[in-house]
Amino acid sequence: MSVQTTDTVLDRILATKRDEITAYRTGLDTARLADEIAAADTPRGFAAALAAKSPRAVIAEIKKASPSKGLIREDFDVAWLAERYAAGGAACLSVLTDRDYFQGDNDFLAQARNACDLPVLRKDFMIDPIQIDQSRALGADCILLIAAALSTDLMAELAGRARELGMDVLAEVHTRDELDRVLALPNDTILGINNRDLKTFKTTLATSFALREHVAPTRLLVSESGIFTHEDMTRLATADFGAFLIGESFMRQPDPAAALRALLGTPD
Ligand SMILES: O=C(O)c1ccccc1NCC(=O)[C@H](O)[C@H](O)COP(=O)(O)O
Repeated sequence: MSVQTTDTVLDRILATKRDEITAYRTGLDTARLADEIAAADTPRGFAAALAAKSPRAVIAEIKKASPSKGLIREDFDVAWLAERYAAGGAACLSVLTDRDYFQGDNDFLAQARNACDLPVLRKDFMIDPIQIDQSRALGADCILLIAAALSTDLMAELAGRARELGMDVLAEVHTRDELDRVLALPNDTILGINNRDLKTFKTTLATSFALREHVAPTRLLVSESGIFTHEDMTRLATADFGAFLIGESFMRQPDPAAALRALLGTPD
């Protein structure tokens, strides 16, 4: 009897990422990478920037396309988007660098960071310590760890390397089990609850509300994905979420600064 397995999109993304890492390691000049890390701009404090703008801290995402929505924004000038997000009052930026599934690019990170003073999250699928070094060399201030993609030990190793390099860590969970594993990481880990189920792509803010109950009220929490309106943000803020990671909602508006102000409820 044959055993049937159904690959999820996350499985496919991770398989592609493993191939990418193999290719990257094959051509890698480790001395050059070390030089690039040494020459990279000092990390901007991502967690500190969130804390400073909490309880309405927005991580504004630069996201051209996604596996669930296809092309989101055709007119895509990374530096202009970063500048508009900064003008609109974002606390931090998130930049998708994955090429195959999000039409991102590693170069987008420096383009965004050089256009403003905000700290920047490298939004990608981290599964190997070499990606953490690469992220710092690219100028990242924070890296993302997706609990659904990582064992607890590997998560701790990647988080440890990021902290050694001076970057902050955003660890993202979608289930109670993932939350318990992330809560075992050091307390300076930024905790994100992703409203998107990475297997089905469905988003519901109910995920944030349900998992929030299992985290100390004093801890800064980020609610991620599927946030579209001022009312969404207000409901989450009432449940003590202090930060919000938002992409599609802003990317679909002509001016991301105006979209961000409308979501924050701040006048022009
Ligand atoms: O956005 C997707 O379709 C997606 C699919 C598979 C893995 C990750 C995915 N998104 C990454 C994100 O976490 C979001 O870009 C981010 O939270 C912003 O979400 P949204 O505001 O809904 O664009």
